[in-house]
Amino acid sequence: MKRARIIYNPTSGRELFKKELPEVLQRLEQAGYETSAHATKSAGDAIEAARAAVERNFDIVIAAGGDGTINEVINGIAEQPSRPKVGVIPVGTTNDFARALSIPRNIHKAVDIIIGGNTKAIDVGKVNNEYFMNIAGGGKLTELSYEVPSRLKTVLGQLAYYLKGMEMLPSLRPIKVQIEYDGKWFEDEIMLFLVSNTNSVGGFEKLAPTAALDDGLFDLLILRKANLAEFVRVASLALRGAHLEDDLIFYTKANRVKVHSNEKMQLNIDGEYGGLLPGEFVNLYQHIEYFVPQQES
Ligand SMILES: Nc1ncnc2c1ncn2[C@@H]1O[C@H](COP(=O)(O)OP(=O)(O)OP(=O)(O)O)[C@@H](O)[C@H]1O
Repeated sequence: MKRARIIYNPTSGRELFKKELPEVLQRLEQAGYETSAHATKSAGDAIEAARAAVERNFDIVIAAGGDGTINEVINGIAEQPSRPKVGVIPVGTTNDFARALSIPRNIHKAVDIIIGGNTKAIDVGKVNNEYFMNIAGGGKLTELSYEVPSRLKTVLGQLAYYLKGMEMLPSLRPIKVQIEYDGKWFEDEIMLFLVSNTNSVGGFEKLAPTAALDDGLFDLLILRKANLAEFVRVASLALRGAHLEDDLIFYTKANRVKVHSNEKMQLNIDGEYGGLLPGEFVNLYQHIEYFVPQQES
């Protein structure tokens, strides 16, 4: 019999998962998985739990939570030479990654996908010593995702970022960076850069419209130095996915990206604070296999 380990965040989203757990366990058992569950106790616990699940040779690991929980599970698994398949049950406030995989927010429909057994190998991003599934970046504006409280994100969605962004605009200033991407160079004053594996970030559904999850490449998106009016113009273009042609945008694909600056710049990794520059980003080609709906394969 195959073995499955569920790692769930009991505080995620509206805390609905716990109530469904007995039924989820029963359904996985019926589908042929001997299944056990671990409730995370604090930040970072899902990394340890995922690491332990790999050591204990579980065939699959199921992350139930929001993007934060999935990110931690991936950080526990990605560094291992032999990696279990990963199931995702999106019960968080932000579920950008599940959306990118077309996994529905309904708990039992997400379980159906795992039981269905269809998998797809997907790229994993690595920056310095951390892994990410969605996006990493730097610049004042990328701090938005942890400045916007998750309750506000749930209620207001895109608008929450917009309002917070407006509040931050006066404090935005360009930073001179040197970026090496696949042996080529970019040097300029920029407002922000994004290194993206998926196409949707914090309500901007079309930020990196051509990003593919399994091509071994990041989409590198840079916003050059901009004044307030230019900034507002590019932001409104970005909401429609029409920003790539703008002169203030630099957009390319790359497997490796190194970012350096003489000034201080914070990194943001999957929506959380990720230390300071320099950052060395590597795209790990089809590094983890996820359960996805049939049409996604
Ligand atoms: N028992 C716990 N108590 C408090 N925090 C926890 C616990 N377990 C995990 N966490 C932390 O909660 C963070 C957010 O979790 P997750 O992404 O699953 O939920 P969320 O509802 O989408 O939250 P948010 O949108 O605020 O990130 C995780 O990154 C993790 O570090």
